[in-house]
Amino acid sequence: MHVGFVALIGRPSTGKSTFLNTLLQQSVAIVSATPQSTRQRIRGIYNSEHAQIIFTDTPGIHYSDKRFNKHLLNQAKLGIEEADAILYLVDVTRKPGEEETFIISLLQDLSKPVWIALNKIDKRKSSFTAEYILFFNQLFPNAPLYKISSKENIGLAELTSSIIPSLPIGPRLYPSDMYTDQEPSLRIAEIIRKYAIQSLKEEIPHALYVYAEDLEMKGSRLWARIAIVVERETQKPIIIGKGGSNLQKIRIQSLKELSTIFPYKIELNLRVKVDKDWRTNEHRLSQLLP
Ligand SMILES: Nc1nc2c(ncn2[C@@H]2O[C@H](COP(=O)(O)OP(=O)(O)OP(=O)(O)O)[C@@H](O)[C@H]2O)c(=O)[nH]1
Repeated sequence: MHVGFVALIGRPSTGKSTFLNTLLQQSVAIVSATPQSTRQRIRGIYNSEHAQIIFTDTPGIHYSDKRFNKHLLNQAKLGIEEADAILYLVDVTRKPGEEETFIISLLQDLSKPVWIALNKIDKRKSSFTAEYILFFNQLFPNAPLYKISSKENIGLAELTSSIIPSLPIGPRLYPSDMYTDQEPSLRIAEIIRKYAIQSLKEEIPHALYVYAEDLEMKGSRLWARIAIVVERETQKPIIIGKGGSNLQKIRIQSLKELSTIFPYKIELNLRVKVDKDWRTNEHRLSQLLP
């Protein structure tokens, strides 16, 4: 059977996480209207009778001098390095930009097959599909080009079937009923981060990180103490909300989703903490995005 690693790459918000969640029919990666919601490389596993594809959802590639962005870019580069093939997602509702040229420069000298998927074709208004076809025919003529909608599940099966034969032959690396290799602590933290991001506006989503301070199985319940960390003291009350209302909303939404994933009850204790200016702290960034 064909088994291999495929890195999902593209600009922020091109729909990489949506692609993965739709294909696997599971919520493995954060989908958000806020760009750069994916931080670590998250693996989603596609299983069929004759194939296993381990997709790595990488952070959106956005070239910038900011330290935080450099770490995100590094995560994307690691995803490319460890992959057997690359799936490069493009958002047809945004014009081809400098970032596409930058991504192509990362891919051009690779001796790995690259697929290009023009995503969001369900959006007929303000679509640059024709421009992209011209753009890639000129700059990347050898890469197969597919038109897909990750949201509406259009073209995903055809695209996946065309990637499979390019992957190495070997035994499955994961059991066939496994669709992600994320540890429960990361899974829980990522779900809470998703609802925290959804409840906020503008800059703060980027100022958050979430981690499990303590997870303990007591009888048939998992007790989880989770920290939502912000950069500044002034951001704390925004997350907490009036009388704790925002935090409670995050808690209820997270528990609802967690109950569809984990076979046991989860007791969730959320705390909001400050880690001053963590996005410019090299040591902290290396810990969070190793
Ligand atoms: N109309 C439409 N919207 C889509 C499609 N795919 C994704 N989106 C939307 O695009 C936005 C970004 O999607 P994500 O899946 O979070 O994008 P991402 O590439 O993982 O983003 P980063 O984490 O920033 O790298 C969300 O609002 C999605 O609902 C699609 O096929 N059609």
